[in-house]
Amino acid sequence: MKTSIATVSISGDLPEKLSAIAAAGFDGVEIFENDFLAFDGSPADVGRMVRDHGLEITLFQPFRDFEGMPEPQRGRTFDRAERKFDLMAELGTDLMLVCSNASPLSLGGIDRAAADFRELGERAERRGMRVGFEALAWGRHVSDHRDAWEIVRRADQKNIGLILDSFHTLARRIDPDTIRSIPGDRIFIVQLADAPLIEMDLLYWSRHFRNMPGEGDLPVAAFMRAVAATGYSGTLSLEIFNDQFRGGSPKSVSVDGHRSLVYLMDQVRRTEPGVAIPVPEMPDRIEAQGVEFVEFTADEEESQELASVLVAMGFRRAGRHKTKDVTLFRQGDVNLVINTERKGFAHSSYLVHGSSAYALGLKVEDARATVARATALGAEVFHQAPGPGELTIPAIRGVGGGIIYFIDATSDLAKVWDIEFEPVEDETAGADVGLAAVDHVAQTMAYEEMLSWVLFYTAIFRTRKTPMVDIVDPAGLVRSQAIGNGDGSLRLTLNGAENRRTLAGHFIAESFGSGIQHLAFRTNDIFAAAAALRRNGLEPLAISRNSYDDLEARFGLEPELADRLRAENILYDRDGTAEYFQIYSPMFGEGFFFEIVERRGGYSGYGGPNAPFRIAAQKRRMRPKGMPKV
Ligand SMILES: O=C(O)c1ccc(O)c(O)c1
Ligand SMILES: [Mg+2]
Repeated sequence: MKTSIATVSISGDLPEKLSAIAAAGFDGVEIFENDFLAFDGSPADVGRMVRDHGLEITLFQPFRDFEGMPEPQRGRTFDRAERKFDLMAELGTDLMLVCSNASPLSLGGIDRAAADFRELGERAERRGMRVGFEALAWGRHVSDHRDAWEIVRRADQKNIGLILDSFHTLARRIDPDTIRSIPGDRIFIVQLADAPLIEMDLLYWSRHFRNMPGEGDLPVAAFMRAVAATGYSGTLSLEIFNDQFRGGSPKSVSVDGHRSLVYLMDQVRRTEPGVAIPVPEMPDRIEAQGVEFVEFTADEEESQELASVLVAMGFRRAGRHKTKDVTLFRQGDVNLVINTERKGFAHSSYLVHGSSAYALGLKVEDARATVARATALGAEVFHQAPGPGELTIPAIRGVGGGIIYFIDATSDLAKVWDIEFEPVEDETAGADVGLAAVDHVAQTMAYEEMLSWVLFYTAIFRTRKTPMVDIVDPAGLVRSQAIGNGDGSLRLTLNGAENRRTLAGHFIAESFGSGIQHLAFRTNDIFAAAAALRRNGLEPLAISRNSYDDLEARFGLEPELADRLRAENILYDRDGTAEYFQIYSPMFGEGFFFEIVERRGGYSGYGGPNAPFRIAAQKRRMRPKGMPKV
């Protein structure tokens, strides 16, 4: 399998694009004609530059409005094609894409189109060129790969083949299994793209909203399985028209693209037995079984503040690290660690981001296998030399440069708390609040980063993503998407801020990058939790009285329940008969906070409709400079 990406998929000028594409590990590039036209150099220069990057030109495209033209336009299309063959010879590529005719002048008729391709094939053969025909989803007469294939078949020229593009097939909801009957050696190249499901004009959707396989909602894996079943073994080329990618970082978009292809081929290898897929062996997607711990880095003063909030939330000091300034707080199955070391990665994180939840420990079946899969998918392994008596906990880098550690039950890792920590008796502990486990971890990032992290998590872990929802902050929109496993033991929410005036945007700006902005704990009795918080002296975030009137009206709440919610500042959501209760802590530092939730009847959301009430309440408490101390 050779990998390739079209130059249109990323930002920058041609040299920048080529460097990023080569660095991400691709074998080749599709030269999109506009990128070539905008470049001030000869075709031979471009060809040389591509090869100097260790890349090959997999395709030159697009050649438009070719088949089915009446005269005199028909004659001119052949002259045009000959000119492009000259250019391709200089570039050093032999494959050109003809996309189906969108011109109102074109006449249609499958034999007419086949005759045009027969003549083009004869010309291409004389020039040592090959031509592939792609059905654009909005082609005037040809908009389905089955028709494009029939035209190619009838043209009966060995230099004329088919080009498949997952977007055009899947956007029209054409069953990808119809590809299985096409001979693989008649497919000249396969272009891949995904897209979010949005109802809109096909052309506009294609030119602005495509994204990497796995980042959208189209069944690209089923498409690719069908392609693999034909015996096709040529290049897989990403062709992603996306407004955000055009303005984004060429490096990270290229890295995501390469990851998406490796992940896609890994899925195909597992689901299409008998088809040889040359993709590196790696463990299957990892079943994450929940959050084992969250680690904070903080200075002395802020660690005291954080500890007092934790104590008021019912945590007790359970352990002190044997050799480091690290304290373990525990309640139910929740382990929180505060690290105030003056060296090592925790301290570097502190220096860059300030006090923050910089590391996440996930429970998995096999920690080493998890790192192996993540590495095969291009994640960065994290390693810090262990101190005396410390375990080496397998880890990778995650959102905002933070760490994701992996703890499994089959090795010593499960005993990390006993091995690395001395137990302590905590006299200052308040009443237990009944927090049983981490419910979800919310990571805040710039909106442009969201697709990358969705792909990262879903490619490594056996998780699914929910549709993206909009959260309205008075200062702008925050997009939110959740990632979770089958039994709800792992739930991550990704929040993408579009500007810095939103609460999420403020958090990113003030903590110098993306990261964990809030942690939610699960309780089985929200009212008991509220009462215990009160006894411990923790005042929850005060929610506006108007919100309760709205909740009451929206759900037709019993006045008694509404009064209890109001009295305890508990927010409420309902989905069918499933219910959700939420209490928020005050904010800490530059916008970090805790949440306590109760899920009843299998509620699987995150109280999205309540987010504006929460944000408004938090913004009221924000001091003009910085945040209130708790
Ligand atoms: O949007 C287009 O015109 C266009 C051009 C060439 C392609 O390969 C394609 O998939 C779309
Ligand atoms: Mg295409």
